[in-house]
Amino acid sequence: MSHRIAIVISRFNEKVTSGLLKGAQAELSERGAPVADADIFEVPGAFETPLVAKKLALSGKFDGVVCLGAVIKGETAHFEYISEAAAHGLMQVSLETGVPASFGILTTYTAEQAFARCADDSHNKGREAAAACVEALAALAKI
Ligand SMILES: Nc1c(NC[C@H](O)[C@H](O)[C@H](O)CO)[nH]c(=O)[nH]c1=O
Ligand SMILES: CC(=O)[C@@H](O)COP(=O)(O)O
Repeated sequence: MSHRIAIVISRFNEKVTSGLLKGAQAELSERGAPVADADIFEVPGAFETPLVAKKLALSGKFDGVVCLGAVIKGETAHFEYISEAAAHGLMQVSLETGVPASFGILTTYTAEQAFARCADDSHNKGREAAAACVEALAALAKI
C-alpha cells in the first residue's frame, strides 16, 4: 500500500541534514513512497519541527511525517533543551494526531558523530526514521 509521506527538515547544520534527507528519500522510494519536492518542508531548527509536523499531520493530506534535524552540543545547555523539546514534541504529535511523526533528529556530542550518521550508508539516521514511519503505518493498519 502506497502512503503519502511528508518530510520536515531543519536547516540548522544543513551539511548534516542534507545527508539525512538523501537517506530518507532513498528509503521511502525503495519502499514505494517517494516524496515530491512539494512535500518537503524546511524549518529553521529542530525546535520548530513539532509545530510543522503537527500541522501536516492534521491536514489530512499525509499518512506520516518524517522529521529530520541535527542538534550538536555546543558550550551551553542549549543542546539538552532543544533535543528534549524536539523529542517530546514529536512524540506528542504522533500521540495526539494518530499520524506517525518519526524522530530523525540527531542529538550528538560532536560533529564527527553527526557526520557518521548522515552518510550514504546503513548508519544513515534519515533512512532509519523513514523506515520507522512506514513500519509504524503498517502496524497501525493491522489494528
Ligand atoms: N543549536 C541547534 C539549533 N538551534 C536552533 C533551534 O532549533 C531553534 O531554531 C531556535 O532556538 C529558535 O527557536 N537547532 C538545531 O536543529 N540544531 C542545533 O544544533
Ligand atoms: C545546540 C546549539 O544550540 C548550538 O548552537 C550550540 O550552541 P551553544 O554553544 O550556545 O551551546
